[in-house]
Amino acid sequence: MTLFEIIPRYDRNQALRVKRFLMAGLVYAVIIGLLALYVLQGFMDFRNWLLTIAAIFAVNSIVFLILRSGRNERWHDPSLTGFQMVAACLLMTLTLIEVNTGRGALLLLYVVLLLFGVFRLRTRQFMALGLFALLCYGGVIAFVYYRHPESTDLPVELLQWLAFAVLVPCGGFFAGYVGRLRQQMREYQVALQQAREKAHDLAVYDELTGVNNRRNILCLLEQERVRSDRLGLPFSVCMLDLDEFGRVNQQFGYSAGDQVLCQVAHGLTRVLRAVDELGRYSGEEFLIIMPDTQEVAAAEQAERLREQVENCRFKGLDPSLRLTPSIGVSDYQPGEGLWAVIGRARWAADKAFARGGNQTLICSREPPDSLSAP
Ligand SMILES: Nc1nc2c(ncn2[C@@H]2O[C@H](COP(=O)(O)OP(=O)(O)OP(=O)(O)O)[C@@H](O)[C@H]2O)c(=O)[nH]1
Repeated sequence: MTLFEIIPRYDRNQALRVKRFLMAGLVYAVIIGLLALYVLQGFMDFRNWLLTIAAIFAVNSIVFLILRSGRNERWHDPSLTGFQMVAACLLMTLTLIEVNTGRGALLLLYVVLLLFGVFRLRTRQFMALGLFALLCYGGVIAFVYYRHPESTDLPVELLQWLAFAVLVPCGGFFAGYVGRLRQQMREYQVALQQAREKAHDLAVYDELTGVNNRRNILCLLEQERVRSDRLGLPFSVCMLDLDEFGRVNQQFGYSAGDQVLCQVAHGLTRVLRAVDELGRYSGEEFLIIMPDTQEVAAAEQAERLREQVENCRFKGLDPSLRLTPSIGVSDYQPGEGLWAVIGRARWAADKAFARGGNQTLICSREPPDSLSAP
């Protein structure tokens, strides 16, 4: 990001602040054009017009340099709203002092300034700015009356001041209303973000165990399959089925069964490598993806998983409670479908259970005839 890039590209907040600053710059340009008409009409001195432009340019250059240097981010008001508004108010006051005729029309410039305030300031800040503007305009009247009492229509000036004074509390009311809307929008945004995150978690994670749900583990498996086909890297899957899990529910209750599933899932996560993925495939079946791993290495890793479940002591539950898993391992054969590799792993897990459970079996590359999509 260079200083000469007008709007920063990589920081949305700073970009927004600079855009607002540029919008204010546009309003200044219109005001300078308007004052040029005053000069043409002889209501303002040409030299004073140039001085006004120089002052506007100087103040805004400082604001721009602060915004682009990023110093503003360390300040309490990073948008520099207060500073810009007070500066604008002072610039308008100086301009009004230098205008000989038609000052009343230029009073609208304060109104434009306050309009900006309606969207940016809280009621109290807005009222403070309004009072400051009133004080400035009061100062203008006092100054021009002191300098040219004969050409100053004091009652008219005071009436204009009064009309302006009525506007300030009205603006304060609107500023408060807009402020509340802004606050509401911020709250809605936070709630929406939280709801999005919750929806994402529900779509991706299993609510009970917190590991990937069936849909997501299948999605990750598909990604791994595509990666493997492209790069020619192997990967394996393990199907881990808890032996006779139904008995846990029957003996200790469904809620204890839930806790067991959670603790098993957390135990498995501790043993797995960071690159492996664990998902709850169905009630008491877990599917594990092991990237860059052939089936022999996968079976060794599956044994560690088996030992982890076998040695698991379930916190807060009956100390006699033990569980064992039957694990089927299979590696992906290039070009085959997902269900083929899952089917082989599942077949091996069933076979392991049929042989007494608590063991790991690899399914040979020749799929048994009975395999079908799970
Ligand atoms: N507590 C609890 N139990 C579940 C949940 N999902 C499935 N189960 C139970 O898991 C058991 C699965 O039964 P089966 O598929 O016959 O498996 P099993 O009893 O472990 O028998 P094998 O797998 O053949 O050893 C059933 O009793 C289900 O009620 C769950 O979310 N919480």
